[in-house]
Amino acid sequence: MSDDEVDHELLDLLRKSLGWGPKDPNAPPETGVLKDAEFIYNNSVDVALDMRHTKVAAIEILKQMEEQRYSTKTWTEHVLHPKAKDESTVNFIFTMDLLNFSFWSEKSEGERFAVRYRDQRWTGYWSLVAALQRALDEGIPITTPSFWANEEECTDEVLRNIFRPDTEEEIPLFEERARCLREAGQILEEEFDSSVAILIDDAKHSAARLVNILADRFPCFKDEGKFERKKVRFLKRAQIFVADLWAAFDGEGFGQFTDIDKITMFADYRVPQMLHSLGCISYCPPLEKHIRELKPITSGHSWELQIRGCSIWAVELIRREILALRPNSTVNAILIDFFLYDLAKKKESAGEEVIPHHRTRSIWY
Ligand SMILES: Nc1nc2c(c(CN[C@H]3C=C[C@H](O)[C@@H]3O)cn2[C@@H]2O[C@H](COP(=O)(O)O)[C@@H](O)[C@H]2O)c(=O)[nH]1
Repeated sequence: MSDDEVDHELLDLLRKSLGWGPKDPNAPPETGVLKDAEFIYNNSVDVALDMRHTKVAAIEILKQMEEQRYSTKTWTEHVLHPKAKDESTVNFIFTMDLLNFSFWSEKSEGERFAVRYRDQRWTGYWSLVAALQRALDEGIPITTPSFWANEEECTDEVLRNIFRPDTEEEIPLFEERARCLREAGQILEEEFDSSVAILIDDAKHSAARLVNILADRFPCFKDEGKFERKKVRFLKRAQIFVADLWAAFDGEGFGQFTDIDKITMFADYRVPQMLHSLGCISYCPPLEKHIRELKPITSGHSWELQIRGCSIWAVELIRREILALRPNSTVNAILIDFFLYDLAKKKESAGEEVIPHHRTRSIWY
């Protein structure tokens, strides 16, 4: 072997061990969300995490998840979630997670926006799922991307009928929802042959790559902010889209991802409320007062970014605690998050007293 070859080989070895040199184009990328959440946590002064409560919460969550045999299968067991393991469910989930935001209302339970479907009144996230199922029952192709881009067929009037309320209050941010659908329909038509399945195929079974494609190609999924002069990414609806696919398809077919554990908690307004009532996160007195007085927090405000970032980090710490207790556990941030959302809804319907959720009106969550 000549001196020259020895140098190249040595150099390559050194590069690889130091993580230098050309990135393998096929290696799954990173979304950056968890790193940004840690940065926010390390620089938050108005939101704090409590390690003792986080440990206790991890033990309790693990116990309840094991008792309930909580798994991806729980997703399909929800009465309104689609059951078919085919492209119709892919399209349903994409439509749902395009619009999965901002259902909260200041009106009473009886007056807030609600959808009547199968003789029940559905509110919050479930009002969206019910409206989509009702539209499909009525023969409206609301989960078909080419329909959204068709101005003659998908008019505001048709959309208002799809989201027609069982109360006086219309669905929050109706115009923004119509815009999200039409914009996504346009982009899918131009770049993915109007097919969500093609969009998913482009990610080559990488959850992180699919999240990044959504954030890069669809402005309405580009959920980020600026904290301490640094761009921070939350990508909540892009991430919950991947998580819903993974859960609905039980980790196979359209839901098969090699790096699913890179998906973080979804920084919405419901799970932070649950983390607070578990004592995992706490707010400085001015922020707590602001939240308890139901005052709005502007999208992008430092308080909002701290609540979202610290919540993502709190679930990461709960995940690490659970893994320390059960090294072989398949529990990840998605299942912990889904569990906490469902727990929040159980406590809400049981009328349990919890701190109000923060009031930020936006299309991001
Ligand atoms: N972090 C997180 N946020 C979630 C969900 C879900 C529903 N996921 C279903 C799928 C699997 C699970 O088992 C759930 O059954 C909705 N949301 C968000 O909450 C808000 C709606 O709240 P409310 O108005 O009270 O319904 C809104 O921002 C919505 O985007 C979740 O799982 N995690």
